[in-house]
Amino acid sequence: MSYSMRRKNVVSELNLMVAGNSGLGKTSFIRTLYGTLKLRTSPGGLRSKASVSNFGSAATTSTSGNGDITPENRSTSPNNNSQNGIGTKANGTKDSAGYATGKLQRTLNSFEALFEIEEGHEKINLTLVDTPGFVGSDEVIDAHCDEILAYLEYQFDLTLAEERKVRRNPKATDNQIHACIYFIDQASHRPGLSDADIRILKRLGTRVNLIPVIARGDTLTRAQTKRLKQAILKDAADNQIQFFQFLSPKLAKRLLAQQHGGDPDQYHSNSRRRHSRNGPGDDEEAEEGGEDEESDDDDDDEDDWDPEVLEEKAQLQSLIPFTVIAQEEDGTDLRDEKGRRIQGREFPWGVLDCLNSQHCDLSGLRSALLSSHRQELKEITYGYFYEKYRTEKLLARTKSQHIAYQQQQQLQQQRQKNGSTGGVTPTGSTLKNKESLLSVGSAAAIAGPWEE
Ligand SMILES: Nc1nc2c(ncn2[C@@H]2O[C@H](COP(=O)(O)OP(=O)(O)OP(=O)(O)O)[C@@H](O)[C@H]2O)c(=O)[nH]1
Repeated sequence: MSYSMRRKNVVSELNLMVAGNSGLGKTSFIRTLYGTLKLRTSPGGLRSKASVSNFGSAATTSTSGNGDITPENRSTSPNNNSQNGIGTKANGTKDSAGYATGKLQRTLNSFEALFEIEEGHEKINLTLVDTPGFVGSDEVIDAHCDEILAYLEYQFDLTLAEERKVRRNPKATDNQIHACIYFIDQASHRPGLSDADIRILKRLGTRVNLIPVIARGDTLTRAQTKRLKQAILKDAADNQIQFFQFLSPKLAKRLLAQQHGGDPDQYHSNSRRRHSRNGPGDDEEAEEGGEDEESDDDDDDEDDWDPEVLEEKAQLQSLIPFTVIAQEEDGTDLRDEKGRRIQGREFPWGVLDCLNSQHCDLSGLRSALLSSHRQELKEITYGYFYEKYRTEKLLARTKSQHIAYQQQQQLQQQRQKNGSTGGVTPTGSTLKNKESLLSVGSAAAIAGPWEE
């Protein structure tokens, strides 16, 4: 059960991040999404988060001696003392609503826009993290990617700190980023992922669910879009980049084929394969074991799902990477031919509706993120990405303590050799840690000796 689910919090949290090259429409996407939200609070009454509201005082935030975050000193930003760090106010914007409606500017500092919304009768605290676009030399881009990774890991550290508390805060917020919507440039010289995209996606994909989108869908024809989508998926597969999967791609293909006249029972009998909700890569493992491999202890088998849910998942899977179109900059109220208000873009030849699924995939993506796959994104974030991070961190610490222990031993032997009486005795905890290194292998074994 996820951390967020264990907490008695009726309001669900969803934290999404946008990333990608500069000028592709990330901020415009946030603004378009904002226009579709049903806000629970007036813009003035929007909730705040540590990194935004306490930024001025956050420079004093301290960590414990071992570099961990102490629960009392939480901010959602790892770069508290940097005016350019993630979590700072961008472009002097005062608040989230202002960010989503004010003058569109280049994003120079990352910004967390916070909204209390209602979606399908559910209350959600939504955080949309806008990041500056990748631009510059490989070194600059890699450094920028480092910053984003540090931000993602910092959110995991916040959970780690909370979980170590004897008495946990039932109102602690879930700060983990549940998905990174990654913008791919459709105007690059060669269709598909650029070398920089590949480097960035490989790295970000170790810490967060990746949802790829093709920006500025209005500038592509149908045939161009199709070619581009195929090229992106091929580049991703060739480079072992795992995007979030709504359904195992093979099953999605089968389902869609079946919708077009195949055997209606086919996917039920063939779908006893593990779904990728256990984390990226698991689907591959399942495939290695045979396409129809069964997993008895997996509650989430695809064939347990309602056929309608399967169909929706197959549809979403077939849309990856999603094409998005953002509304026009000034947010002018546009109307379609029937006089209905729409969020769109106006051209000499007509009006384009961002939420019309004939025009782009934004509405499908929106409902997947905010509604149908919200919980799944959160579960994978906690159950896979956070667990992986926690294990890595504990292993690293165990290793460094083991090295320290060995050094102590050597020192002691050296002193004994030299006839010194002041030998160094390994502390109880060091011994304990050495034992734990030997028993590493399961999360429980790793966690044991370190729990405070
Ligand atoms: N035609 C078209 N233009 C778009 C679309 N989305 C955004 N734009 C335009 O692209 C320009 C850049 O948009 P931004 O939203 O600022 O892009 P960004 O990715 O946030 O850029 P950085 O802040 O530099 O990272 C603006 O002029 C937008 O109006 C789109 O879907 N179609």
